Amino acid sequence: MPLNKTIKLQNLSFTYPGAGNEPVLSNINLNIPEGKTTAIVGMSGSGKTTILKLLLRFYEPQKGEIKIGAVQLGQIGFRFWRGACGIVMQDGFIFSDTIAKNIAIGGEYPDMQKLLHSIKIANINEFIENLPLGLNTKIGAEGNGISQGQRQRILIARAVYKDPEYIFFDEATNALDANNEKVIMENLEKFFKGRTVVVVAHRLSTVKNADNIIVLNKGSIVEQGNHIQLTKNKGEYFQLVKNQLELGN
Ligand SMILES: Nc1ncnc2c1ncn2[C@@H]1O[C@H](COP(=O)(O)OP(=O)(O)OP(=O)(O)O)[C@@H](O)[C@H]1O
Repeated sequence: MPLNKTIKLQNLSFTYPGAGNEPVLSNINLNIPEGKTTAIVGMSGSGKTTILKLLLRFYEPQKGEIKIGAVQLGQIGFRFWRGACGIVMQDGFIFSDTIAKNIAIGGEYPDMQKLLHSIKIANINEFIENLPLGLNTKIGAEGNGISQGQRQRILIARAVYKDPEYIFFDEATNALDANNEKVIMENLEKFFKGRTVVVVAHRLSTVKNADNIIVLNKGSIVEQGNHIQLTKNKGEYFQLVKNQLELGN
């Protein structure tokens, strides 16, 4: 891994493969500084998830570059890169296995201390403790049904357990009630410290503490800054969040 961990997107444009597709991202220039939290906001379809998918190398950009420090992302081994990333995407997968194995992916014997820490940060400890089999409860295709919010919290616990350098969250808490979300965001704030984090979210409470907020509109960056600056600007960010501001979120 390069010493300098800042992610740089330079003149990045992207069109999904297939005839007739319009560019989804046009000429994106963006710095995602090492050790900071960067939030991406914008209307539905503006390209937020696509940026994450490019950072995670689901796709290769047709134009422009993604660099980690001075190194092209494409030159870092795929498995090595993914190994350094904690990911919660909207279609994150739950395996047909125990809760413990769903959180501590890969290892034969989960580290109990780390496991308990992860479920606490993801605020799912109470739910798990109330199950007769606790962490050994089977979930997934052949196991117990879980709600969308429980699923999201298990995916968050998985990312925390991994203890990664990079974190990519795409609407990781959108299925949670406001109280649960507040607790998790407060816990995550500590966990995010010193890591390089990108969060995509519509909820103001999720983005307002980010060091930098990127506003996307139809595949272009139209504004960036922190919550206070952007609220003062009364530009696109303000338009996006003003209903939530009035509600006092
Ligand atoms: N696999 C795909 N093939 C073709 N077009 C796609 C594909 N995935 C997304 N798109 C298009 O790319 C554009 C950006 O999608 P993206 O998911 O990045 O938006 P978003 O800002 O994350 O939206 P949302 O807030 O609704 O999740 C949309 O117009 C979408 O229809």
